[in-house]
Amino acid sequence: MLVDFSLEDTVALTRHLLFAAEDHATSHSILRGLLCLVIVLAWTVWRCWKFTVYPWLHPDEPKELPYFIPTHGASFFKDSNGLLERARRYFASTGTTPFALTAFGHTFYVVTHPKDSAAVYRNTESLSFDEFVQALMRFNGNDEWTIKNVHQPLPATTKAGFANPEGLGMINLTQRMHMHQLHPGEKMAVFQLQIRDWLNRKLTLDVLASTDSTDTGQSSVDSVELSLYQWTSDWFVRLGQHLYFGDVLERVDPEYTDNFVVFDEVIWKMLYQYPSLLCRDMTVPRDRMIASMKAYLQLHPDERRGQAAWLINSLEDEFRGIGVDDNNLAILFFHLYFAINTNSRKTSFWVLTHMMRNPSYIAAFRSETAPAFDGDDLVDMAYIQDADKCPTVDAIWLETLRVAGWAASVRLVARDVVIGGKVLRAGNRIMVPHRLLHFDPAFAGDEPTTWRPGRWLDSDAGRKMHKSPCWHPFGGGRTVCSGRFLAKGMVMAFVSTILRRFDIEAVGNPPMPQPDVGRPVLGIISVMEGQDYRVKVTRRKEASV
Ligand code: HEM
Repeated sequence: MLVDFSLEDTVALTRHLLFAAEDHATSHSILRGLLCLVIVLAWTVWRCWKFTVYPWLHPDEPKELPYFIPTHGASFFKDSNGLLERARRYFASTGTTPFALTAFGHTFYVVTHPKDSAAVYRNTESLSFDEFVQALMRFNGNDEWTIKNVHQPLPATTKAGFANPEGLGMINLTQRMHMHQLHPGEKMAVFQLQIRDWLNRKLTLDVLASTDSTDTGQSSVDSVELSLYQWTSDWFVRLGQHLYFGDVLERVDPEYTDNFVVFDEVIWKMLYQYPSLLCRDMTVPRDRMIASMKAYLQLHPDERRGQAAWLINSLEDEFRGIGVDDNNLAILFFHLYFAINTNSRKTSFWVLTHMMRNPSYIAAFRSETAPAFDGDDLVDMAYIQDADKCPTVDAIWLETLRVAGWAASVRLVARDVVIGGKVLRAGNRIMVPHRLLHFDPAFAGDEPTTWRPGRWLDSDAGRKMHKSPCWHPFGGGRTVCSGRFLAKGMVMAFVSTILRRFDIEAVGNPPMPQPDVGRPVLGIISVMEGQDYRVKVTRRKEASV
Protein backbone atom coordinates (compact mmCIF):
# COMPACT_ATOMS: atom_id res chain seq x y z
CA MET A 1 0.00 0.00 0.00
CA LEU A 2 2.68 2.27 1.08
CA VAL A 3 4.66 1.26 -2.00
CA ASP A 4 1.61 1.75 -4.30
CA PHE A 5 0.94 5.15 -2.83
CA SER A 6 4.56 6.15 -3.16
CA LEU A 7 4.73 5.00 -6.73
CA GLU A 8 1.59 6.88 -7.77
CA ASP A 9 2.74 9.84 -5.86
CA THR A 10 6.11 9.67 -7.43
CA VAL A 11 4.57 9.43 -10.89
CA ALA A 12 2.27 12.35 -10.16
CA LEU A 13 5.09 14.37 -8.75
CA THR A 14 7.28 13.58 -11.74
CA ARG A 15 4.47 14.60 -14.11
CA HIS A 16 3.96 17.78 -12.17
CA LEU A 17 7.63 18.53 -12.27
CA LEU A 18 7.77 17.82 -16.00
CA PHE A 19 4.83 20.11 -16.66
CA ALA A 20 6.39 22.73 -14.41
CA ALA A 21 9.69 22.32 -16.27
CA GLU A 22 7.88 22.55 -19.59
CA ASP A 23 6.09 25.67 -18.33
CA HIS A 24 9.39 27.04 -17.15
CA ALA A 25 11.03 26.22 -20.47
CA THR A 26 8.12 27.74 -22.34
CA SER A 27 8.28 30.95 -20.33
CA HIS A 28 12.07 30.96 -20.83
CA SER A 29 11.76 30.68 -24.56
CA ILE A 30 9.05 33.36 -24.54
CA LEU A 31 11.38 35.57 -22.56
CA ARG A 32 14.24 34.81 -24.91
CA GLY A 33 12.03 35.57 -27.89
CA LEU A 34 10.93 38.84 -26.32
CA LEU A 35 14.50 39.79 -25.58
CA CYS A 36 15.51 39.07 -29.18
CA LEU A 37 12.60 41.17 -30.39
CA VAL A 38 13.62 44.06 -28.15
CA ILE A 39 17.21 43.80 -29.37
CA VAL A 40 16.17 43.69 -33.03
CA LEU A 41 13.81 46.62 -32.48
CA ALA A 42 16.45 48.64 -30.61
CA TRP A 43 19.00 47.85 -33.34
CA THR A 44 16.55 48.86 -36.09
CA VAL A 45 15.69 52.12 -34.32
CA TRP A 46 19.40 52.83 -33.73
CA ARG A 47 20.33 52.10 -37.33
CA CYS A 48 17.42 54.10 -38.71
CA TRP A 49 18.28 57.04 -36.51
CA LYS A 50 22.03 56.89 -37.14
CA PHE A 51 22.12 56.33 -40.89
CA THR A 52 18.76 57.70 -42.13
CA VAL A 53 17.11 60.20 -39.78
CA TYR A 54 20.19 61.95 -38.37
CA PRO A 55 21.82 62.48 -41.81
CA TRP A 56 18.47 63.73 -43.13
CA LEU A 57 18.20 66.20 -40.23
CA HIS A 58 21.86 67.27 -40.59
CA PRO A 59 22.68 67.33 -44.31
CA ASP A 60 25.53 69.74 -43.59
CA GLU A 61 27.50 67.10 -41.63
CA PRO A 62 29.61 64.34 -43.26
CA LYS A 63 27.70 61.12 -43.98
CA GLU A 64 28.78 58.12 -41.97
CA LEU A 65 29.78 54.70 -43.34
CA PRO A 66 27.01 52.34 -42.14
CA TYR A 67 27.86 49.37 -39.97
CA PHE A 68 25.95 46.46 -38.48
CA ILE A 69 27.46 46.32 -35.02
CA PRO A 70 28.14 49.66 -33.37
CA THR A 71 31.75 50.20 -34.50
CA HIS A 72 34.20 49.52 -37.32
CA GLY A 73 36.89 48.73 -34.73
CA ALA A 74 37.53 45.13 -35.82
CA SER A 75 37.97 46.00 -39.52
CA PHE A 76 40.03 49.04 -38.60
CA PHE A 77 42.26 46.84 -36.50
CA LYS A 78 42.67 44.19 -39.22
CA ASP A 79 43.41 46.53 -42.11
CA SER A 80 42.68 50.21 -41.58
CA ASN A 81 43.57 51.20 -45.15
CA GLY A 82 41.38 48.39 -46.52
CA LEU A 83 38.46 49.78 -44.50
CA LEU A 84 39.15 53.35 -45.66
CA GLU A 85 39.36 52.19 -49.28
CA ARG A 86 36.03 50.36 -48.90
CA ALA A 87 34.49 53.52 -47.44
CA ARG A 88 35.84 55.64 -50.27
CA ARG A 89 34.35 53.28 -52.85
CA TYR A 90 31.02 53.30 -50.95
CA PHE A 91 30.79 57.08 -51.14
CA ALA A 92 32.39 57.46 -54.59
CA SER A 93 29.12 57.47 -56.56
CA THR A 94 27.70 60.35 -54.49
CA GLY A 95 31.04 62.20 -54.34
CA THR A 96 30.66 62.42 -50.54
CA THR A 97 33.82 63.79 -48.95
CA PRO A 98 34.75 64.13 -46.20
CA PHE A 99 32.87 61.12 -44.84
CA ALA A 100 32.78 59.74 -41.32
CA LEU A 101 33.35 56.39 -39.65
CA THR A 102 33.33 55.19 -36.09
CA ALA A 103 36.06 53.04 -34.54
CA PHE A 104 37.14 52.49 -30.94
CA GLY A 105 34.45 54.83 -29.66
CA HIS A 106 35.69 57.77 -31.75
CA THR A 107 34.16 59.34 -34.84
CA PHE A 108 36.77 60.01 -37.52
CA TYR A 109 36.10 62.39 -40.40
CA VAL A 110 38.05 61.07 -43.37
CA VAL A 111 39.39 63.50 -45.95
CA THR A 112 40.09 62.07 -49.40
CA HIS A 113 40.04 65.22 -51.49
CA PRO A 114 43.44 66.95 -51.92
CA LYS A 115 41.85 70.41 -51.56
CA ASP A 116 40.35 69.40 -48.22
CA SER A 117 43.63 67.89 -47.02
CA ALA A 118 45.35 71.23 -47.68
CA ALA A 119 42.63 72.93 -45.61
CA VAL A 120 43.25 70.46 -42.76
CA TYR A 121 46.98 71.15 -42.73
CA ARG A 122 46.40 74.93 -42.84
CA ASN A 123 43.89 75.06 -40.03
CA THR A 124 45.92 74.99 -36.81
CA GLU A 125 43.28 76.99 -34.89
CA SER A 126 40.40 74.50 -34.92
CA LEU A 127 42.31 71.30 -35.65
CA SER A 128 44.80 70.31 -33.00
CA PHE A 129 47.72 67.89 -32.89
CA ASP A 130 48.41 68.58 -29.20
CA GLU A 131 45.92 65.99 -27.95
CA PHE A 132 47.93 63.23 -29.65
CA VAL A 133 51.21 64.51 -28.18
CA GLN A 134 49.72 64.83 -24.69
CA ALA A 135 48.19 61.34 -24.77
CA LEU A 136 51.54 59.89 -25.86
CA MET A 137 53.40 61.74 -23.11
CA ARG A 138 50.92 60.56 -20.49
CA PHE A 139 50.99 56.96 -21.75
CA ASN A 140 54.79 56.81 -21.61
CA GLY A 141 55.03 58.26 -18.11
CA ASN A 142 55.46 62.04 -18.30
CA ASP A 143 53.92 63.72 -15.25
CA GLU A 144 51.06 66.23 -15.47
CA TRP A 145 53.30 69.16 -14.50
CA THR A 146 55.59 68.49 -17.47
CA ILE A 147 52.71 67.89 -19.89
CA LYS A 148 51.17 71.21 -18.88
CA ASN A 149 54.37 73.23 -18.85
CA VAL A 150 55.86 72.09 -22.16
CA HIS A 151 52.64 73.26 -23.86
CA GLN A 152 52.49 76.60 -22.05
CA PRO A 153 53.57 79.68 -24.08
CA LEU A 154 56.87 81.12 -22.81
CA PRO A 155 57.71 84.79 -22.27
CA ALA A 156 58.62 86.44 -25.58
CA THR A 157 61.87 87.93 -24.31
CA THR A 158 65.43 87.85 -25.58
CA LYS A 159 67.12 84.94 -23.87
CA ALA A 160 70.25 82.86 -24.04
CA GLY A 161 70.08 79.71 -26.16
CA PHE A 162 67.66 79.21 -29.06
CA ALA A 163 65.84 82.42 -29.97
CA ASN A 164 62.13 82.40 -29.15
CA PRO A 165 60.86 85.88 -30.07
CA GLU A 166 57.27 84.63 -30.52
CA GLY A 167 57.17 83.14 -27.02
CA LEU A 168 56.29 79.64 -28.29
CA GLY A 169 55.73 76.83 -25.79
CA MET A 170 58.48 74.20 -25.64
CA ILE A 171 56.66 71.68 -27.87
CA ASN A 172 56.37 74.23 -30.67
CA LEU A 173 59.87 75.54 -30.07
CA THR A 174 61.13 71.95 -30.36
CA GLN A 175 59.68 71.77 -33.89
CA ARG A 176 61.63 74.91 -34.81
CA MET A 177 64.77 73.38 -33.33
CA HIS A 178 64.28 70.16 -35.31
CA MET A 179 64.14 72.24 -38.48
CA HIS A 180 67.26 74.16 -37.48
CA GLN A 181 69.13 70.86 -37.17
CA LEU A 182 67.52 68.93 -40.01
CA HIS A 183 66.73 71.33 -42.84
CA PRO A 184 69.49 71.98 -45.40
CA GLY A 185 72.10 74.24 -43.79
CA GLU A 186 75.18 74.27 -41.64
CA LYS A 187 73.97 71.83 -38.96
CA MET A 188 72.56 69.39 -41.49
CA ALA A 189 75.89 69.48 -43.40
CA VAL A 190 77.58 68.08 -40.28
CA PHE A 191 75.14 65.17 -40.27
CA GLN A 192 75.66 64.52 -43.98
CA LEU A 193 79.42 64.19 -43.54
CA GLN A 194 78.97 61.95 -40.53
CA ILE A 195 76.65 59.66 -42.52
CA ARG A 196 79.09 59.44 -45.41
CA ASP A 197 82.11 58.70 -43.21
CA TRP A 198 80.26 56.18 -41.04
CA LEU A 199 79.10 54.21 -44.08
CA ASN A 200 82.47 54.39 -45.85
CA ARG A 201 84.10 53.01 -42.73
CA LYS A 202 81.55 50.35 -41.83
CA LEU A 203 80.23 48.92 -45.09
CA THR A 204 82.86 46.22 -45.54
CA LEU A 205 82.38 42.48 -45.82
CA ASP A 206 84.26 41.88 -42.58
CA VAL A 207 81.96 44.18 -40.63
CA LEU A 208 78.89 42.71 -42.34
CA ALA A 209 79.97 39.19 -41.46
CA SER A 210 80.13 40.17 -37.80
CA THR A 211 76.78 42.03 -37.98
CA ASP A 212 74.39 39.18 -38.64
CA SER A 213 73.08 37.68 -35.44
CA THR A 214 71.53 34.84 -37.47
CA ASP A 215 74.90 34.17 -39.08
CA THR A 216 74.80 30.61 -40.38
CA GLY A 217 78.55 30.49 -40.85
CA GLN A 218 78.14 31.06 -44.57
CA SER A 219 80.47 34.02 -44.74
CA SER A 220 83.49 33.75 -46.94
CA VAL A 221 86.06 36.40 -47.80
CA ASP A 222 84.03 37.38 -50.88
CA SER A 223 80.44 37.07 -49.71
CA VAL A 224 78.11 37.22 -46.73
CA GLU A 225 74.54 36.06 -46.27
CA LEU A 226 72.25 38.30 -44.21
CA SER A 227 68.62 38.78 -43.27
CA LEU A 228 67.86 42.04 -45.02
CA TYR A 229 65.22 43.54 -42.68
CA GLN A 230 67.34 42.70 -39.67
CA TRP A 231 70.38 44.23 -41.32
CA THR A 232 68.76 47.51 -42.39
CA SER A 233 67.04 47.82 -39.01
CA ASP A 234 70.21 47.27 -37.03
CA TRP A 235 72.33 49.59 -39.17
CA PHE A 236 69.93 52.48 -39.50
CA VAL A 237 69.15 52.60 -35.81
CA ARG A 238 72.87 52.52 -35.03
CA LEU A 239 73.49 55.28 -37.55
CA GLY A 240 70.65 57.43 -36.21
CA GLN A 241 71.86 56.93 -32.64
CA HIS A 242 75.42 57.75 -33.67
CA LEU A 243 74.32 61.04 -35.28
CA TYR A 244 72.39 62.21 -32.22
CA PHE A 245 74.34 60.74 -29.30
CA GLY A 246 77.80 59.82 -30.64
CA ASP A 247 79.05 56.60 -29.08
CA VAL A 248 78.07 57.56 -25.55
CA LEU A 249 74.54 56.10 -25.45
CA GLU A 250 75.91 52.81 -26.75
CA ARG A 251 78.45 52.79 -23.93
CA VAL A 252 75.70 53.43 -21.38
CA ASP A 253 73.55 50.64 -22.83
CA PRO A 254 75.05 48.42 -25.56
CA GLU A 255 71.58 46.92 -26.14
CA TYR A 256 69.82 50.23 -26.75
CA THR A 257 69.50 49.74 -30.52
CA ASP A 258 68.35 46.10 -30.14
CA ASN A 259 65.71 47.13 -27.63
CA PHE A 260 64.52 49.82 -30.00
CA VAL A 261 64.00 47.39 -32.89
CA VAL A 262 62.05 45.02 -30.62
CA PHE A 263 59.95 47.95 -29.36
CA ASP A 264 59.43 49.44 -32.82
CA GLU A 265 57.92 46.24 -34.22
CA VAL A 266 55.13 46.49 -31.63
CA ILE A 267 54.97 50.31 -31.50
CA TRP A 268 51.33 50.05 -32.64
CA LYS A 269 50.44 48.88 -29.12
CA MET A 270 51.66 52.24 -27.90
CA LEU A 271 49.70 54.05 -30.64
CA TYR A 272 46.54 52.17 -29.63
CA GLN A 273 47.41 52.75 -25.95
CA TYR A 274 47.02 49.14 -24.90
CA PRO A 275 46.71 48.52 -21.14
CA SER A 276 50.28 47.94 -19.87
CA LEU A 277 49.49 44.45 -18.61
CA LEU A 278 48.54 43.32 -22.11
CA CYS A 279 51.64 44.56 -23.87
CA ARG A 280 54.73 43.72 -21.89
CA ASP A 281 56.51 42.97 -25.19
CA MET A 282 56.26 46.74 -25.83
CA THR A 283 56.59 48.14 -22.30
CA VAL A 284 59.66 46.09 -21.28
CA PRO A 285 61.99 47.38 -24.06
CA ARG A 286 60.42 50.84 -23.78
CA ASP A 287 61.07 51.08 -20.04
CA ARG A 288 64.65 49.85 -20.50
CA MET A 289 65.29 52.52 -23.11
CA ILE A 290 63.81 55.27 -20.94
CA ALA A 291 65.91 54.11 -17.95
CA SER A 292 69.08 54.07 -20.08
CA MET A 293 68.26 57.50 -21.48
CA LYS A 294 68.01 58.77 -17.91
CA ALA A 295 71.38 57.16 -17.09
CA TYR A 296 72.81 58.95 -20.15
CA LEU A 297 71.43 62.29 -18.94
CA GLN A 298 72.91 61.71 -15.50
CA LEU A 299 76.43 61.32 -16.85
CA HIS A 300 78.58 64.38 -16.26
CA PRO A 301 78.01 66.80 -19.17
CA ASP A 302 81.73 66.63 -20.05
CA GLU A 303 81.38 62.90 -20.69
CA ARG A 304 78.59 63.21 -23.25
CA ARG A 305 77.96 66.70 -24.65
CA GLY A 306 81.06 66.77 -26.85
CA GLN A 307 79.70 63.86 -28.94
CA ALA A 308 76.01 64.81 -28.99
CA ALA A 309 74.28 66.64 -31.86
CA TRP A 310 73.55 70.34 -31.50
CA LEU A 311 69.85 69.47 -31.19
CA ILE A 312 70.30 67.15 -28.21
CA ASN A 313 72.41 69.59 -26.20
CA SER A 314 70.21 72.56 -27.03
CA LEU A 315 66.96 70.73 -26.24
CA GLU A 316 68.44 69.63 -22.94
CA ASP A 317 69.26 73.26 -22.06
CA GLU A 318 65.82 74.53 -23.07
CA PHE A 319 63.84 71.83 -21.24
CA ARG A 320 65.96 72.10 -18.11
CA GLY A 321 65.51 75.88 -18.37
CA ILE A 322 61.76 75.51 -17.75
CA GLY A 323 62.32 73.01 -14.92
CA VAL A 324 61.89 69.60 -16.60
CA ASP A 325 63.70 66.92 -14.54
CA ASP A 326 65.76 63.89 -15.65
CA ASN A 327 62.83 61.43 -15.53
CA ASN A 328 60.67 63.54 -17.80
CA LEU A 329 63.51 64.60 -20.08
CA ALA A 330 64.42 60.92 -20.61
CA ILE A 331 60.87 60.24 -21.84
CA LEU A 332 60.91 63.27 -24.14
CA PHE A 333 64.25 62.15 -25.64
CA PHE A 334 62.87 58.63 -26.04
CA HIS A 335 60.04 60.12 -28.18
CA LEU A 336 62.65 61.92 -30.23
CA TYR A 337 64.58 58.65 -30.63
CA PHE A 338 61.69 56.81 -32.25
CA ALA A 339 60.86 59.73 -34.57
CA ILE A 340 64.46 59.56 -35.83
CA ASN A 341 64.66 55.80 -36.19
CA THR A 342 61.33 54.24 -36.99
CA ASN A 343 61.12 54.93 -40.73
CA SER A 344 64.50 54.95 -42.49
CA ARG A 345 65.28 51.34 -41.56
CA LYS A 346 62.08 50.18 -43.27
CA THR A 347 62.44 52.47 -46.29
CA SER A 348 65.91 51.09 -47.13
CA PHE A 349 64.54 47.54 -46.82
CA TRP A 350 61.72 48.25 -49.32
CA VAL A 351 64.04 50.14 -51.72
CA LEU A 352 66.49 47.23 -51.87
CA THR A 353 63.79 44.55 -52.07
CA HIS A 354 61.98 46.23 -54.95
CA MET A 355 65.23 46.86 -56.80
CA MET A 356 66.38 43.25 -56.44
CA ARG A 357 63.13 42.18 -58.08
CA ASN A 358 63.61 44.80 -60.83
CA PRO A 359 67.36 44.54 -61.56
CA SER A 360 67.34 47.08 -64.40
CA TYR A 361 66.93 49.72 -61.70
CA ILE A 362 70.09 48.48 -59.97
CA ALA A 363 72.07 49.19 -63.13
CA ALA A 364 70.51 52.65 -63.50
CA PHE A 365 71.13 53.46 -59.83
CA ARG A 366 74.80 52.48 -60.16
CA SER A 367 75.41 54.45 -63.27
CA GLU A 368 73.70 57.64 -62.04
CA THR A 369 75.50 57.66 -58.68
CA ALA A 370 78.95 56.70 -60.03
CA PRO A 371 80.21 60.34 -60.26
CA ALA A 372 79.64 60.74 -56.50
CA PHE A 373 82.30 58.10 -55.73
CA ASP A 374 86.07 58.14 -55.57
CA GLY A 375 86.99 54.47 -55.99
CA ASP A 376 84.77 52.64 -53.50
CA ASP A 377 84.26 55.66 -51.26
CA LEU A 378 81.25 57.93 -51.40
CA VAL A 379 82.51 61.50 -51.52
CA ASP A 380 79.65 63.67 -52.76
CA MET A 381 76.49 63.34 -50.65
CA ALA A 382 74.74 66.21 -52.43
CA TYR A 383 75.12 64.54 -55.83
CA ILE A 384 73.20 61.36 -54.96
CA GLN A 385 70.29 63.43 -53.56
CA ASP A 386 70.07 65.76 -56.56
CA ALA A 387 67.00 64.90 -58.66
CA ASP A 388 68.46 66.62 -61.75
CA LYS A 389 71.70 64.65 -61.65
CA CYS A 390 70.14 61.36 -60.51
CA PRO A 391 66.55 61.32 -61.83
CA THR A 392 66.06 57.54 -61.64
CA VAL A 393 67.44 57.42 -58.10
CA ASP A 394 64.98 60.16 -57.15
CA ALA A 395 62.11 58.29 -58.82
CA ILE A 396 63.03 55.10 -56.91
CA TRP A 397 62.95 57.07 -53.65
CA LEU A 398 59.58 58.67 -54.43
CA GLU A 399 57.99 55.46 -55.66
CA THR A 400 59.10 53.53 -52.59
CA LEU A 401 57.67 56.22 -50.29
CA ARG A 402 54.44 56.08 -52.28
CA VAL A 403 54.05 52.32 -52.13
CA ALA A 404 55.34 51.75 -48.58
CA GLY A 405 53.96 54.89 -46.90
CA TRP A 406 51.17 53.89 -44.54
CA ALA A 407 50.73 56.87 -42.24
CA ALA A 408 47.76 59.16 -41.75
CA SER A 409 47.73 62.65 -40.29
CA VAL A 410 45.21 62.79 -37.45
CA ARG A 411 43.97 65.93 -35.67
CA LEU A 412 41.37 66.59 -32.96
CA VAL A 413 38.53 68.92 -33.96
CA ALA A 414 38.90 71.43 -31.12
CA ARG A 415 35.93 73.54 -32.23
CA ASP A 416 33.26 73.16 -34.92
CA VAL A 417 34.74 73.88 -38.33
CA VAL A 418 33.73 73.65 -41.99
CA ILE A 419 35.96 71.56 -44.30
CA GLY A 420 34.92 70.56 -47.80
CA GLY A 421 31.55 72.27 -47.24
CA LYS A 422 30.71 70.02 -44.27
CA VAL A 423 30.44 70.93 -40.60
CA LEU A 424 32.82 68.90 -38.47
CA ARG A 425 31.82 68.73 -34.82
CA ALA A 426 34.19 69.50 -31.94
CA GLY A 427 35.41 66.45 -30.01
CA ASN A 428 35.68 64.19 -33.09
CA ARG A 429 38.86 63.45 -35.03
CA ILE A 430 39.81 64.24 -38.59
CA MET A 431 42.13 62.06 -40.60
CA VAL A 432 44.05 62.48 -43.86
CA PRO A 433 45.01 58.93 -44.94
CA HIS A 434 48.03 59.54 -47.19
CA ARG A 435 47.87 56.10 -48.72
CA LEU A 436 44.41 56.65 -50.16
CA LEU A 437 45.61 59.81 -51.87
CA HIS A 438 48.82 58.14 -53.10
CA PHE A 439 46.94 55.18 -54.58
CA ASP A 440 44.27 57.25 -56.29
CA PRO A 441 44.61 56.53 -60.04
CA ALA A 442 43.83 60.21 -60.66
CA PHE A 443 47.15 60.94 -58.95
CA ALA A 444 49.31 57.85 -59.59
CA GLY A 445 48.04 56.76 -63.02
CA ASP A 446 47.80 53.13 -64.14
CA GLU A 447 48.31 50.19 -61.79
CA PRO A 448 48.63 52.35 -58.68
CA THR A 449 49.51 49.39 -56.44
CA THR A 450 52.55 48.43 -58.56
CA TRP A 451 56.07 49.69 -57.74
CA ARG A 452 57.03 51.44 -60.98
CA PRO A 453 59.47 54.36 -60.60
CA GLY A 454 59.02 55.17 -64.29
CA ARG A 455 55.65 56.78 -63.48
CA TRP A 456 57.57 59.75 -61.98
CA LEU A 457 59.64 60.24 -65.16
CA ASP A 458 57.76 59.04 -68.21
CA SER A 459 55.31 61.87 -68.77
CA ASP A 460 54.80 65.55 -68.03
CA ALA A 461 52.08 64.66 -65.53
CA GLY A 462 54.41 62.14 -63.85
CA ARG A 463 57.23 64.66 -63.54
CA LYS A 464 54.82 67.01 -61.71
CA MET A 465 53.46 64.39 -59.31
CA HIS A 466 55.74 65.43 -56.44
CA LYS A 467 54.12 68.89 -56.52
CA SER A 468 50.58 67.51 -56.34
CA PRO A 469 48.44 68.35 -53.27
CA CYS A 470 47.84 64.57 -53.08
CA TRP A 471 51.50 63.93 -52.24
CA HIS A 472 52.05 63.73 -48.46
CA PRO A 473 54.55 60.97 -47.61
CA PHE A 474 55.84 63.09 -44.72
CA GLY A 475 52.53 64.44 -43.45
CA GLY A 476 51.93 68.15 -43.77
CA GLY A 477 51.31 71.51 -42.18
CA ARG A 478 52.97 72.44 -38.91
CA THR A 479 53.89 68.85 -38.06
CA VAL A 480 55.37 67.91 -41.44
CA CYS A 481 58.34 65.58 -40.92
CA SER A 482 61.43 67.66 -40.28
CA GLY A 483 63.66 64.63 -40.93
CA ARG A 484 62.67 64.18 -44.58
CA PHE A 485 65.94 65.54 -46.04
CA LEU A 486 68.05 63.52 -43.64
CA ALA A 487 66.02 60.38 -44.38
CA LYS A 488 66.72 60.68 -48.10
CA GLY A 489 70.41 61.33 -47.46
CA MET A 490 70.76 58.29 -45.19
CA VAL A 491 68.86 55.86 -47.40
CA MET A 492 70.44 56.96 -50.66
CA ALA A 493 73.96 56.90 -49.17
CA PHE A 494 73.41 53.42 -47.77
CA VAL A 495 71.96 51.97 -50.98
CA SER A 496 74.45 53.62 -53.32
CA THR A 497 77.46 52.51 -51.25
CA ILE A 498 76.16 48.94 -51.10
CA LEU A 499 75.60 48.85 -54.86
CA ARG A 500 78.97 50.43 -55.51
CA ARG A 501 80.85 47.89 -53.43
CA PHE A 502 78.75 44.74 -53.70
CA ASP A 503 76.37 42.65 -55.72
CA ILE A 504 73.25 41.84 -53.77
CA GLU A 505 70.74 39.11 -54.57
CA ALA A 506 68.01 37.17 -52.81
CA VAL A 507 68.95 33.71 -51.57
CA GLY A 508 66.74 31.12 -53.26
CA ASN A 509 63.60 32.39 -54.93
CA PRO A 510 61.50 33.93 -52.16
CA PRO A 511 58.22 35.72 -52.97
CA MET A 512 58.00 39.49 -52.46
CA PRO A 513 57.67 40.08 -48.69
CA GLN A 514 54.20 41.27 -47.73
CA PRO A 515 53.58 44.51 -45.85
CA ASP A 516 51.93 44.04 -42.48
CA VAL A 517 48.74 45.96 -43.17
CA GLY A 518 47.23 45.26 -39.76
CA ARG A 519 49.78 47.27 -37.80
CA PRO A 520 49.50 51.05 -37.70
CA VAL A 521 52.86 52.79 -38.10
CA LEU A 522 54.25 56.31 -37.94
CA GLY A 523 55.22 56.40 -41.63
CA ILE A 524 56.58 53.39 -43.49
CA ILE A 525 54.91 49.98 -43.30
CA SER A 526 56.60 47.04 -41.55
CA VAL A 527 57.19 43.70 -43.19
CA MET A 528 54.94 40.82 -42.18
CA GLU A 529 56.50 38.77 -39.39
CA GLY A 530 58.54 35.83 -40.66
CA GLN A 531 58.91 37.30 -44.19
CA ASP A 532 62.39 38.77 -43.92
CA TYR A 533 64.45 38.43 -47.09
CA ARG A 534 67.68 36.46 -46.95
CA VAL A 535 70.26 38.12 -49.22
CA LYS A 536 73.75 37.28 -50.43
CA VAL A 537 76.16 40.21 -50.54
CA THR A 538 79.17 39.59 -52.77
CA ARG A 539 82.24 41.76 -53.37
CA ARG A 540 81.99 43.34 -56.83
CA LYS A 541 84.77 42.48 -59.23
CA GLU A 542 85.09 46.01 -60.62
CA ALA A 543 84.24 48.99 -58.46
CA SER A 544 83.45 51.22 -61.44
CA VAL A 545 80.10 51.19 -63.26
C1 HEM B 1 61.44 57.80 -44.90
C2 HEM B 1 61.56 58.22 -43.69
C3 HEM B 1 60.53 59.01 -42.93
C4 HEM B 1 59.17 59.09 -43.11
C5 HEM B 1 58.32 58.42 -44.17
C6 HEM B 1 58.66 59.99 -42.09
C7 HEM B 1 57.32 60.31 -41.93
C8 HEM B 1 56.83 61.16 -40.96
C9 HEM B 1 55.43 61.48 -40.78
C10 HEM B 1 54.29 60.91 -41.63
C11 HEM B 1 55.33 62.33 -39.74
C12 HEM B 1 54.04 62.90 -39.15
C13 HEM B 1 53.64 64.21 -39.83
C14 HEM B 1 52.21 64.66 -39.55
O1 HEM B 1 51.49 64.11 -38.73
O2 HEM B 1 51.80 65.63 -40.17
C15 HEM B 1 56.68 62.57 -39.26
C16 HEM B 1 56.99 63.40 -38.22
C17 HEM B 1 58.26 63.58 -37.76
N1 HEM B 1 59.42 63.03 -38.26
FE1 HEM B 1 59.58 61.80 -39.83
N2 HEM B 1 59.70 60.41 -41.31
C18 HEM B 1 60.86 59.85 -41.80
C19 HEM B 1 62.14 60.00 -41.31
C20 HEM B 1 62.47 60.84 -40.28
C21 HEM B 1 63.81 61.06 -39.78
C22 HEM B 1 65.09 60.40 -40.34
C23 HEM B 1 63.71 61.96 -38.75
C24 HEM B 1 64.78 62.57 -37.89
C25 HEM B 1 66.03 62.47 -38.04
C26 HEM B 1 62.31 62.28 -38.61
C27 HEM B 1 61.82 63.17 -37.67
C28 HEM B 1 60.48 63.48 -37.52
C29 HEM B 1 59.99 64.37 -36.50
C30 HEM B 1 60.84 65.08 -35.44
C31 HEM B 1 58.60 64.44 -36.65
C32 HEM B 1 57.61 65.23 -35.81
C33 HEM B 1 57.36 66.55 -36.47
C34 HEM B 1 56.87 67.54 -35.47
O3 HEM B 1 55.79 67.39 -34.91
O4 HEM B 1 57.65 68.45 -35.23
N3 HEM B 1 61.58 61.60 -39.54
N4 HEM B 1 57.57 61.84 -40.03
